[in-house]
Amino acid sequence: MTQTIKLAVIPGDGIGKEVVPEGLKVLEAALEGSGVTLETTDFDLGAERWHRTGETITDAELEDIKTHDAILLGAVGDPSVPSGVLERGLLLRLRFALDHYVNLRPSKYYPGVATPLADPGDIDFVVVREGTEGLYCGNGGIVRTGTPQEIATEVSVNTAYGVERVVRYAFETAQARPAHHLTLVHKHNVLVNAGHLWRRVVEEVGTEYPEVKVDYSHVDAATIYLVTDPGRFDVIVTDNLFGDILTDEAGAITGGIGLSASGNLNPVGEFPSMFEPVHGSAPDIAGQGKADPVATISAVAMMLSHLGLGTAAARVQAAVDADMAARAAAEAVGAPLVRTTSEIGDAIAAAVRG
Ligand SMILES: NC(=O)C1=CN([C@@H]2O[C@H](COP(=O)(O)OP(=O)(O)OC[C@H]3O[C@@H](n4cnc5c(N)ncnc54)[C@H](O)[C@@H]3O)[C@@H](O)[C@H]2O)C=CC1
Ligand SMILES: CC(C)CC(=O)C(=O)O
Ligand SMILES: [Mg+2]
Repeated sequence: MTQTIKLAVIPGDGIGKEVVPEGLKVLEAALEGSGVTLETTDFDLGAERWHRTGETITDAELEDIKTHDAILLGAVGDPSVPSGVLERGLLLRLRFALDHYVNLRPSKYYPGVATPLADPGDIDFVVVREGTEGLYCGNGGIVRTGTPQEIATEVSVNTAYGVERVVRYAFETAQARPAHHLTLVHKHNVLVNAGHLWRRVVEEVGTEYPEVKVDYSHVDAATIYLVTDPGRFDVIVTDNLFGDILTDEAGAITGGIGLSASGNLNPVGEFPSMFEPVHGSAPDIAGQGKADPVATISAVAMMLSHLGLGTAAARVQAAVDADMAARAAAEAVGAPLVRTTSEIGDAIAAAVRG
C-alpha cells in the first residue's frame, strides 16, 4: 500500500536553515524503498519574512499547516528582530494553536561521546514537558507608571485539565519503559498554588498506574542531580518553563545541545505534531557549517515513529547511533571528528541507505 506523508517544513532562522536540509536528506534516505512517498510544503516563516512583510504567520498559513501530517521545524529567532516577536508570534503560536500539550524530550548518553561530566554513567531519561500552559501563556503585562516603579507581571497558568492530560501522558510513558519511574519536578515549596495542583494531580492519576514508582524533586535540586546523578531519572514530568531549562541542561550533559531532539505532540491527533531540535537558531555559529544536525535528524526519527513508520525510524536511529559510535572512537584516540553540518548529514544518510 502506498502512503504519502504530507510534511510542512519550517526551516526558520539561523542554523535552522542549515540543519533542516540535513534532516530532510536523511528522511528521504529512510523512506527509499518503503513505499511511502514524501510531499513537502516549505513555509517561508521567520526573520526574513517578518522584515519583508511585518508578518510572523498568517491565519491562512496556519490553516494550511493544519492540513499536513506533521511539521519539521528548525528554529526561530534572530538578533535583528525584537526578542519575543518570532518566539511568541510564530513558535508559540504554532504550539498553542496546534494544541501541542506534550513537549517530549528524550535524553540518552552515547558512551564515549565528549561530555562535561567526569562519570556520566547510564543516562537515559525522557522529559515530558507541558507545552501549552505555565509561564509561556503570555498572561501578564506591564504598567508604565512614568516613574521608576514600573511593574511587569508574567502569570503562570495551570489548569487541572492541562496538567491532568500531560501527567497522564507521562504515566503512560513511564509505564511503557522498563524502569517504571516518574519524577515530578516543580517548586511546590514556594509556588504553592501551581505546585500543589501538580502534586495533587500526580497523586490522583498515579492511583491508576500502581506499577509506576513516583517521586518528586524541587527544580533547583533537579538541576544538581542532572549533573551529579543523572542516572536517577527515567521520566520527568514538569511545567513549560522548568522543562525548557532542564532540557537544555540535559543536552549539555549528554554531549551537547546539538544532539537533543524534541516532539511537540498533539497526542489525540486533532492537529499535526511538530518535530524540532531542542536548540535555537544559534546566531553565534549560523552560516558557518558548524551546527550539529543530529538533533534535527533524531527529531526526524521521532516523527517517523509518531507517524507509525517504526522501521524507517529505527533505520534513522541506528544510523545516528553509528555516528555516535564513530565520534566516541575518534574521541578515544584523541582525534575528535571535525565535520561540517552537511558532511554529518551525508554520513548519516549514507548509513541509513546501508
Ligand atoms: N525552538 C526554537 O525555535 C528556539 C529558539 N530560540 C531562539 O534562538 C535564538 C538563540 O538562542 P540561544 O539562547 O542562543 O540558544 P541556542 O540554542 O540557539 O544556542 C545556545 C548555544 O548552543 C549552541 N548550539 C545550539 N545549537 C547547536 C547545534 N546544532 N550545534 C552546535 N552548537 C549548537 C550555540 O552555538 C550556542 O552557543 C534566540 O532568538 C532564541 O529565542 C531558542 C531556543 C529554542
Ligand atoms: C524560544 C522558546 C519559546 C522555546 C524554547 O526555548 C524551547 O522550546 O526550548
Ligand atoms: Mg529552550
